[in-house]
Amino acid sequence: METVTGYVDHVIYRNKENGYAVVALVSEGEELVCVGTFRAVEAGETLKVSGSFVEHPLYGSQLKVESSEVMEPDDAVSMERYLGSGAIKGIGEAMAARIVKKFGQETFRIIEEEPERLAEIKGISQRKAQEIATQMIEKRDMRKAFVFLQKYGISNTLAVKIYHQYGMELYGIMEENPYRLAEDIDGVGFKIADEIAGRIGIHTDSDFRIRSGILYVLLMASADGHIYLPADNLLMRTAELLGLSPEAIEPQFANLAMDRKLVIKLKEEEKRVYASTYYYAELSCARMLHDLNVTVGDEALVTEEKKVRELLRILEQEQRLKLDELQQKAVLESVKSGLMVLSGGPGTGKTTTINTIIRYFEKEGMDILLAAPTGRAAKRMTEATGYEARTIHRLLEVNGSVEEEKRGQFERNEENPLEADVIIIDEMSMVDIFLFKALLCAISVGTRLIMVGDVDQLPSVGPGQVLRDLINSNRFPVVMLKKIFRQAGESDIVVNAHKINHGENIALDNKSRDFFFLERADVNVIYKHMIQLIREKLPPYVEAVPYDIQVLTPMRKGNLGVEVLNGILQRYLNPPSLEKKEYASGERIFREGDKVMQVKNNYQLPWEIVSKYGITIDKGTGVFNGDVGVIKEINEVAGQLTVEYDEHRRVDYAFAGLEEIELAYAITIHKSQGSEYPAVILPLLSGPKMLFNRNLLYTAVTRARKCVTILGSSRTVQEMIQNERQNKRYTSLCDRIKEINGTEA
Ligand SMILES: Nc1ncnc2c1ncn2[C@@H]1O[C@H](COP(=O)(O)OP(=O)(O)OP(=O)(O)O)[C@@H](O)[C@H]1O
Repeated sequence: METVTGYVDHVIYRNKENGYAVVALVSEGEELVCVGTFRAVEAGETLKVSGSFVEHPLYGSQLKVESSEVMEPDDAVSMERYLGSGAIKGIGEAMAARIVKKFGQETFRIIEEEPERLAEIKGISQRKAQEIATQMIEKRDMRKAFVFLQKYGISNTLAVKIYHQYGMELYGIMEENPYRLAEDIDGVGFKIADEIAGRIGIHTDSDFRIRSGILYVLLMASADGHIYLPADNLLMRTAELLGLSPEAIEPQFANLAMDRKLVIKLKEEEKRVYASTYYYAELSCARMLHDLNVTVGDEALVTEEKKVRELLRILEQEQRLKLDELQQKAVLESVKSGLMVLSGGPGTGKTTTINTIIRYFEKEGMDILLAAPTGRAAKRMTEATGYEARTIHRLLEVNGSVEEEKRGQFERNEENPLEADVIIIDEMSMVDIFLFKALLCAISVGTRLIMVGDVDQLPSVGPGQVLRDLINSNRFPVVMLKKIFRQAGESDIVVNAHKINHGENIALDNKSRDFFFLERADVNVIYKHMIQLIREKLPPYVEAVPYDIQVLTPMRKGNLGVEVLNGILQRYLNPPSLEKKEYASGERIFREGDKVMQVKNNYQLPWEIVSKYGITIDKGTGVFNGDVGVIKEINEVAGQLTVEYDEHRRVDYAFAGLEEIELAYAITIHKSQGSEYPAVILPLLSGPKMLFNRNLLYTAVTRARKCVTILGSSRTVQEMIQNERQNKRYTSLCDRIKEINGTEA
């Protein structure tokens, strides 16, 4: 083991994430390359390193560092070098020389203790002297903090965040209540904080640990869609997490409520516990809904209704169709009310009604905005209405510079509301409570909000069940379309979807022209049929290409889960060949020609449309969760692959950013929400009851426009239809609405 002390001439390479760096160290006039993990090392610093010398085949002798320590420069030369290295803003080499010439060995002490004396040097004002002192002290403090945090195995990246968040208070916080990290610092959850606390030696029954555990359990519950948890349930889960008795935990409910971290509400016999933000999200939605729910006055209503009916007749003539009673009611309500919910299953005429509503308001010269929760749903809305529809995030002008998960980052809000007379939102079942709140914040009273969706689709991925709660509250105008306009002979998909929804078994006798079933128990046989269907049978039948045929499956894992299916389908539908480049990213292989899906919203990702002559025709930013495209090119040299999405939008992904895409030959039913495909293949053998329910089957079947093929067990299909068990969501928007609106509307 060798120990060398020297100054850092420059940092050759640094990985910010794990602290690995290659550093050029100068010791006794000789340059030495040091390789290893360093704490925030910077040029100009004096470093003491220990390690062993190794021979690198290309770069020669290097010191492989095992431990390193930043030293306070203690002689005039190293002080001058440190000050002049650029580490302290506002001091260059010449200035550093002047300072050290004046104060010699005392330089650092004077800067920290009597900084005003720096102003004795020409070119340094009092203000600048103070700034230099602040920087010096900050750097020293930060170094100390890093050494301290290192003791608890905290990574560099996290150490920087902790230091910036708490400054010098970090010592107290770390030693007393490291659980605060979980609340204050992005990327630290209960688990990490608990690990740190364990190392520090905090007792497992500490109040801080219990409180943090309670909040963590509520956060985990929100990932399953819950807004609150019944107190008993929360107690049980927290006790299990912490390995403590429920009696030890319960007293902390009241303490957290006092700190305004929790809200506790009694509903009949049930005690409900909310994380405050969730409670207030529901409450403010209820308030804003109340304010938006204005109705045209009684007298105006009579003339208004006459006028609407007249205009409706003209519109019906223009569109050559007659709206049924409920559809007409929907148009009337949308004119009369500030708020309206339009719901109904597939083929019940929702789109036709929206189109009439749009034409109505258009004739009145009103400004209309359309939006949906996902890119694909917005695209479908655009196609169905002939009007531009955007994602809700785009509508609200999401601030691209901020992480999507962070709330409250929309440019459109109370202060800067959307400028429109009418806003129509489709696929409302996918909107969670936070997105809904953001949307309502951006709508001013007087603007009509029309919310359209099928309440029987799977609920939103995020917490809440907004559409269901809105309808159940019974306080707003709701029109539920019932009649199926697409006829049985025309579409068994629609008929079967409605049967599934009503819990009626469906005929799996293959007498249909668009709903097929193959009874198979062997997964290998199912794979074989799947490939045949995609490659040969379905494309001519539904007039599409194999790329448009979508395999949907309930699960990610297992023989019929997304991961295995994608591997198999890739092998057969896009096999390896010399002409196609490929890239292995972890366990996954991406190949030119592969069908892939973007799996998170990324508003900054640039796209480009290029003509066949290579000229850029259009460009912009933003690729959305659920967007599906094809890998056009893999470029090893540039370290990136190019995906082409709809409308020939090309997007480059650095190999390091590939966690944003997945193969998409098969996708989960959850991911397919809001999308439609010409043909859907549904492998269903068996699976957990929680997942294999009516709702899921209904959502899958309603994704298909022309053809559904189920491969697997008819028993499973019928069991799913009978399995009403939807994962119950603990939500209470409905109660908040009722509290604010009083007696029934
Ligand atoms: N009042 C009506 N009279 C006759 N046909 C109608 C009427 N309303 C809708 N239709 C027809 O019924 C079919 C389904 O209607 P539409 O697409 O509006 O339903 P939807 O609820 O939006 O269905 P999906 O959710 O499946 O898209 C369409 O072909 C449409 O032209």
